[in-house]
Amino acid sequence: MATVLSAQGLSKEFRGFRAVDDVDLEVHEGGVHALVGPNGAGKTTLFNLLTGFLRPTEGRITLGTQELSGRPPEQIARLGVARSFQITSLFPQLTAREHVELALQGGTGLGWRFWRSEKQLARFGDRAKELLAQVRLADLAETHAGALSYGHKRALELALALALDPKVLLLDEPTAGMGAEDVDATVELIGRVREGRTVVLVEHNMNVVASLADKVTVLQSGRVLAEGPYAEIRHDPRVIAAYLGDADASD
Ligand SMILES: Nc1ncnc2c1ncn2[C@@H]1O[C@H](COP(=O)(O)OP(=O)(O)OP(=O)(O)O)[C@@H](O)[C@H]1O
Repeated sequence: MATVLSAQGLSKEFRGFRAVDDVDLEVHEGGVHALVGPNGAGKTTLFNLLTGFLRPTEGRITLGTQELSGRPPEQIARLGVARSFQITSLFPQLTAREHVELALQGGTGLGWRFWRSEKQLARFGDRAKELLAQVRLADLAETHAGALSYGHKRALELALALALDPKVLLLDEPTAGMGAEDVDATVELIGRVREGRTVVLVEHNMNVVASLADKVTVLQSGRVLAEGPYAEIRHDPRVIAAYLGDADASD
């Protein structure tokens, strides 16, 4: 299987502390790749390195033949590696449709320009509707983001990331804070939007990992502890030991 996104010898130090320590990663094209590990393992730091929100202390990140390390997040997004937005970046007074239209016209979703006229935005209307339908928000297109439920806000974030039509979609704990019903809906949603693209997700919920991931990388203390299909790594004694005493293991 072809590798689309990769990291070699990737490290990130915070004042001498190695949060990510010499990590090699190969993300296969068209797959769902989960990053898991106990609390403090370095998952979020690795995620932030891959999307340019942090600069590596050492190592390289490549997308196909393109070097990503050292580039700013908006450039990385434009090259095809997009992350789902955080709820905090939604604007309560804008509708779901307006959010998606702005993300479409921004190209990167990061450099949103509010001075564009209604008319200019309207040309993105059809595509915005399609994207909202993909994340099952068609009926809530005209609802203000502030009035959406938590699960619907997360679905809107996903639509904003999809607006960039990324080659690689990165999802940071897509089911965090959700009840069982929303978790099931989110798994179904990710299963659908993964078609034709590659997904990397940080996820604590092992049922979600089991349902979605083709490949799992287990991190511990910033290093890769184990890697492989979920069915294999779940029986790996090193992985079981790493999770012992960690509340997330019982998810
Ligand atoms: N900006 C920072 N400055 C200093 N230390 C940091 C910083 N960011 C993360 N760390 C440390 O790096 C380590 C890895 O953190 P990280 O958030 O990447 O882990 P994680 O696997 O995502 O954990 P969790 O599952 O709890 O979210 C932790 O010990 C954390 O305290």
